[in-house]
Amino acid sequence: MSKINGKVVVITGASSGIGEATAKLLASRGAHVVIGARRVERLEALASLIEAEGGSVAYQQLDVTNIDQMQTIIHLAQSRFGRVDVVVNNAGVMPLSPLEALKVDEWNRMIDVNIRGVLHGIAAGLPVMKEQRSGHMINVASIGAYEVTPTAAVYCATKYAVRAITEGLRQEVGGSIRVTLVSPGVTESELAESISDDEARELMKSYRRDALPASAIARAIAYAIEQPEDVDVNELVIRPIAQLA
Ligand SMILES: NC(=O)c1ccc[n+]([C@@H]2O[C@H](COP(=O)([O-])OP(=O)(O)OC[C@H]3O[C@@H](n4cnc5c(N)ncnc54)[C@H](O)[C@@H]3O)[C@@H](O)[C@H]2O)c1
Repeated sequence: MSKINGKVVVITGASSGIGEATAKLLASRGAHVVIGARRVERLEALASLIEAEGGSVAYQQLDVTNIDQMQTIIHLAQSRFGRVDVVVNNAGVMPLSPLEALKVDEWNRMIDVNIRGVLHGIAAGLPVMKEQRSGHMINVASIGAYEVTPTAAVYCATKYAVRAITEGLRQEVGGSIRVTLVSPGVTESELAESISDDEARELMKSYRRDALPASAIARAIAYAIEQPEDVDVNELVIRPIAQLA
């Protein structure tokens, strides 16, 4: 039986893309998935689909920039399923643009969702994991956490930050709590649809020719969760061969 079976997994940004694919995959392997995102009608539809396939799911509207809402979804996982084994801090935004054209509200949104959102997931989930003396914090960064690409300076800065936060967390709690950084290359999702800048849109179109399916990132997340207790998967970088430098 899969080691994922019976685990209680909270997933942020689960209404589309990588989060949705992860929720479906983990539920199909017996996890209790607790899904959060802002678009509640999408969550409802995903929860119905998972239940129709015999999966176990709870959902709640969630804006990761709001620490209270993050705490509420952690409490939902505890009250419905008794514990929190894994938190997948996945929600992210990517309004790409050259720095001089990037708007103040766009960089603020990236900092709020991509950095503060992950910090809120840690702040809400870590005390529960510490009390349980076990848990697994999985933060979704990007290959942009390792290299900066044109029009993506602030997006990459937020992902470098997620990488630093994840590494710091591992130094502080690793050993009792597992900590994994998952860094996808360009992946098929709705993320690119938020790009209004022409230059960034053209660049993204060229990258997307080699895009990974969201299910590939979901499998990487499942791989990290299902490792035996004595195997830590610290960092996973997932990119198609065509995206290798
Ligand atoms: N698609 C890619 O090419 C790619 C590559 C590397 C990393 N990533 C990262 O993967 C993660 C998932 O992105 P995706 O590709 O599935 O894109 P996506 O747009 O399909 O999914 C992002 C999800 O986050 C949600 N979200 C945004 N702001 C939120 C908020 N304030 N509160 C709660 N949820 C919020 C969105 O509604 C959506 O469900 C992101 O962190 C992204 O940066 C994506």
